[in-house]
Amino acid sequence: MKLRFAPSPTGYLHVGNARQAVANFLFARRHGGKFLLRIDDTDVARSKPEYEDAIRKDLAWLGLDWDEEARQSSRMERYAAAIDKLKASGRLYPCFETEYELNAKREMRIRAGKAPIYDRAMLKLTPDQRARAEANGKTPHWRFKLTDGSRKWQDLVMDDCSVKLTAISDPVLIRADGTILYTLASVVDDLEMGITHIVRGEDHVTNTGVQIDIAEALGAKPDRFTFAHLPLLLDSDGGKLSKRFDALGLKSLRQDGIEPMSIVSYLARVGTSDDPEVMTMEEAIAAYEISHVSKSAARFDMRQLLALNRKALHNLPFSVAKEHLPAEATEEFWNAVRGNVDLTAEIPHWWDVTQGTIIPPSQPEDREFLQQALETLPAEPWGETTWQDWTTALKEKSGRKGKTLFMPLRLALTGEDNGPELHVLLGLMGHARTMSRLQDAIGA
Ligand SMILES: Nc1ncnc2c1ncn2[C@@H]1O[C@H](COP(=O)(O)OP(=O)(O)OP(=O)(O)O)[C@@H](O)[C@H]1O
Repeated sequence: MKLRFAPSPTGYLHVGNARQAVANFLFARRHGGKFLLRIDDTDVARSKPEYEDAIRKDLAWLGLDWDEEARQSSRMERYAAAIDKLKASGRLYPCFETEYELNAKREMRIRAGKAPIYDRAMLKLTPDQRARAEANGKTPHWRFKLTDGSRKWQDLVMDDCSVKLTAISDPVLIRADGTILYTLASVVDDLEMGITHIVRGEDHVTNTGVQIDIAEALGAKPDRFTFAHLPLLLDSDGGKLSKRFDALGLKSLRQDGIEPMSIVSYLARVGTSDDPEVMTMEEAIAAYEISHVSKSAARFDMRQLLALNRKALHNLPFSVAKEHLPAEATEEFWNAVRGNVDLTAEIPHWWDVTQGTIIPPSQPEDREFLQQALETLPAEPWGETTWQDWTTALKEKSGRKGKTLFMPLRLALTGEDNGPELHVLLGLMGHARTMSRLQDAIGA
């Protein structure tokens, strides 16, 4: 078994693309198969090395390691051999229409109430006419002659699929400038690289009908590939994601402080019948069932991802969390805050709370209470019972209890109305900082 993730390096990966990468990777690993990364860079004008590097970086960050890597731009001689074969069997035919002529034909068909598909006029070209066109300096583009029928397959997600080839224009496989199209390159690669399962977005369903037809014309058996088309992932408003707008890009999620396993766990489960939960990679592989993927489009839900990320951070051991922490941070600090951050980007705030400075909110109505807090603050040395001793004394002095006792303290000491346990924070803050926080709050 061998699967591939085949992005075009025309932008940064977004969560939609990543969903496919995750599905291919987990499915391959679950069944002991190989996972190939193929850079589909036939679109020379839009492909850029910086995007290619970013794709590798994003996949490596997610932990989706690949066994092999290939790039379409370095396989031109393989495509040339396939082109020769298709020309020899008469399945690839030259077309001399200009873009302008094709548009005019399309409009005429629409006006006549016909489907705007290519009329195959160039199939009727005589050798003489062809020679004349070439003598006039015209270079053809080449179309693949589709078979007259439907292509059917049993999809692992969409179940019974059928593409009516008679309702589609014969696809152009070679442009007039000689560049070849992804439609051909992808089939040649999938065949020659021994791909067994093609898992990709629903946007490729029609393509699949065409590609099965091309694969057969190149000598493949009809059931050579098993397909799975996963519905597209939409943004929270139901809009399309695009590589070009950096919408929900992996790069920005990484910069925001989302843990890679939160994303993998989320993408393994979004749009499936299984509930999202934080998993290790081993757990995600063992639990992956492609048949649980739903047929309808899924929406990306940031709140769900953040909830998973919160759990992932909560479980992150200090040794791994270290890379997100200030150099001087201790395990005690991490243990105190890890249950209270959705994003690693929030960690510096808690570092400032325990080791740096904060701006306390003004609490004029609690000034007297905070003064009492300052007066009852136990002197050093501090120990296990300091928090208990302090709040018991403060309770007696102020007559307050519960929220009215704890909330003004929390606000004065941390600047936030929720967060890690105060008794833990107190130990990390120390006597001098606690005292000056209370003084600042009283003066604020
Ligand atoms: N919103 C999406 N949800 C799920 N899968 C997607 C989404 N958009 C693209 N894909 C899938 O991502 C994989 C990589 O495709 P590709 O690199 O062509 O991405 P793309 O975003 O469609 O690119 P482009 O914007 O350049 O057309 C394909 O399997 C494609 O079907």
